[in-house]
Amino acid sequence: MRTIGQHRDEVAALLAPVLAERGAETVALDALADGVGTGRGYRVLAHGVTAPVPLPVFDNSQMDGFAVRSTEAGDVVRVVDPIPAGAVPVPLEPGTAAPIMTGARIPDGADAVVPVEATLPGAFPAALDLDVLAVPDGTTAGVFVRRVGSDVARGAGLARAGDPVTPALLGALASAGVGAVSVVRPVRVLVVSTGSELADGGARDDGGAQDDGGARDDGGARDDGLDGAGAVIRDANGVALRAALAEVGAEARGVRLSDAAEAFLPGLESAVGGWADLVLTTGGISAGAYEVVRQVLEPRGLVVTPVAMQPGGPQALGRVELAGRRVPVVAFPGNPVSALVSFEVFLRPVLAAAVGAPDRPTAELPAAESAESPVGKHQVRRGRVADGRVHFVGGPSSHLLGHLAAATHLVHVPLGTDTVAPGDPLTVWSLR
Ligand SMILES: Nc1nc2c(c(=O)[nH]1)N[C@H]1C(S)=C(S)[C@@H](COP(=O)(O)OP(=O)(O)OC[C@H]3O[C@@H](n4cnc5c(N)ncnc54)[C@H](O)[C@@H]3O)O[C@H]1N2
Ligand code: MOO
Repeated sequence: MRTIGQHRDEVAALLAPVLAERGAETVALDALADGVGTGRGYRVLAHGVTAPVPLPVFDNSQMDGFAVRSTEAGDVVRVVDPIPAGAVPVPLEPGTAAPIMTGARIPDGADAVVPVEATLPGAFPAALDLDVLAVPDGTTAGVFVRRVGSDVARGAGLARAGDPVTPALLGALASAGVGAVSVVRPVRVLVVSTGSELADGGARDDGGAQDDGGARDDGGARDDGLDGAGAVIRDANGVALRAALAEVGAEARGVRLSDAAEAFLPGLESAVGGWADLVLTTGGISAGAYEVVRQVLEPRGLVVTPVAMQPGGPQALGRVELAGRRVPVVAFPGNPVSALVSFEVFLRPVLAAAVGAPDRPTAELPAAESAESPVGKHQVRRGRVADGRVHFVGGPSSHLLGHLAAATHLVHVPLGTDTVAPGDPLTVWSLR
């Protein structure tokens, strides 16, 4: 059986070509800042950007104070008209000082700023009434002046291709007057929830693709079995994985397909079309009689490759012949915790790296309590960290989605460990 590292490497290798070939699109800074269609704003530049202007664009004052000539340190000079921010000042004549506000352009002739605190009365607007200013001894050229280009020189690289679009970069681009940038197109992922037990997608036996409708909210008595009287369940994986994908800047669509094998391929191919870079399925890959993903996609290129991990043991991947092309498919098990843990372990690291998003913060902390783990598998438990120790949240079973929702960390119990004792060091990944 594969290790998690081997499977993660295979997932990375499977995705590498589509991640590399996504192409670029030009997006306005405002759209990137607002995050419309960009997940949490995680995008990377397709091309480097050089500064069309220097930053700062002109010499300006770092302080509210007086623009002076440093050669006149020790002199008493006449105070002239003030320079507010946004005004182009007249040159500063010898023997004068001009009140100047933070960010205002330094007048030609001036080369230093005396902070208003160094004057009497020590603050504006009262200091506007000064007729003369004693330029302090020791005022040197450049003091409290923010020099043109001292942040970024004209023509210097602001960012390189592949750099993540961060708030600071957007701010720097805006400062330089760059209104739009060329960014790598988000990866497009079709999330396929499979199973005839899924409401609005599988309860019917027609197997057709369904729009991702989500839960109904009529709140009243129902005849669809969703109150527990029947055998259908709601699709947790579709919405959870789409949200997880959005967190790493991927564009996701959801579709639900039943276990009816003859309808699965047409439904899948019509949803894939020319759109999907990656198909991510859940369910239908283990040992049952109606494993539709396995039955339909194995002959077309999917490879079932169990991994020594719990939850998330059943796994499959491959380049699959779909809609006239070979599309990367990653297949996760259907149990909701298995699906989300699989995402965290196998897919998130690859997609996060592709958009410059950070990995989950990792720490090694002592266990607060004991636990058991299958010795031949890497177990991923759910937990919370309190007082610097790891507390397990719920048991190891892969249907405990409410417990995962309540957890703040994934807790790793490595291969070869059958017992965790209080105090044993455990690696945790922070989910929030
Ligand atoms: N005889 C064996 N049975 C099972 C094995 C095994 O090795 N031998 N492995 C078990 C493990 S571990 C897992 S995990 C599951 C994986 O099964 P599948 O990937 O084929 O998934 P399904 O059977 O379709 O579903 C499993 C479970 O998850 C629920 N489910 C599926 N999709 C969704 C969804 N979109 N939202 C919410 N819940 C979903 C489904 O109803 C099942 O309860 O197999 C074990 N069996
Ligand atoms: O591997 Mo399954 O994902 O434990 O429940």
